[in-house]
Amino acid sequence: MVAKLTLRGVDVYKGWLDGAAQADLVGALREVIAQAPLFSPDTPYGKPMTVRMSAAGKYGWFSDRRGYRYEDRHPTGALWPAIPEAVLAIWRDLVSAARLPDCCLINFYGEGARMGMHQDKDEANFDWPVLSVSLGDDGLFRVGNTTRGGQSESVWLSSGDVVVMGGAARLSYHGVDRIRFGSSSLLPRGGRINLTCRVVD
Ligand SMILES: O=C(O)CCC(=O)C(=O)O
Ligand SMILES: [Fe+2]
Repeated sequence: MVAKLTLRGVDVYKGWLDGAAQADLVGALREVIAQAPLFSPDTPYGKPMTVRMSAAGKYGWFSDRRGYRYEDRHPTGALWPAIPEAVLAIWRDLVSAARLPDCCLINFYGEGARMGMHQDKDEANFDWPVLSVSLGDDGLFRVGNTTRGGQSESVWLSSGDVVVMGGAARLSYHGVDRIRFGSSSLLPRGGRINLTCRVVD
């Protein structure tokens, strides 16, 4: 059953994808990862991120000593695979059928991985929301403010939950403090996948 809650302006659709839809999505993502393997980007400060990443679509998000940016090719030089239809369907239902995302970032959180508080602000136009899908182990998602610091609220995101950050919350700081490794049986070796879809151009 889907239950919608709003956390500091961020919409959270708990249970948006049922078990069969989650399994389908994992199957489609396996094909993407086979063509565009996960890698660990370096932060601009030189430390590798604990989250492993890949992407699908026109652009992939990338980071190294030169900074954060979108790239039109995987580090191997290959074009990014197309965004799976099952991902686009979620975007059409919750964001827009008229404008599809340019990038579907794939984040993989293994045991101990986390993502520090940040804004998604490498896109040209912040009028389009950011949509993200959680699969596998639970992740503790934290939402703050449009400036760094201050109060924040957290919610555990479970497999099948979808988050939409739009309107005033489009530029809110957010992050993932920890995952409950092994809490889901969707991925045979555990871990959490998060898909983040964005309009880039
Ligand atoms: O893993 C998540 O739920 C959030 C990911 C995220 O904020 C990002 O990739 O920018
Ligand atoms: Fe983000």
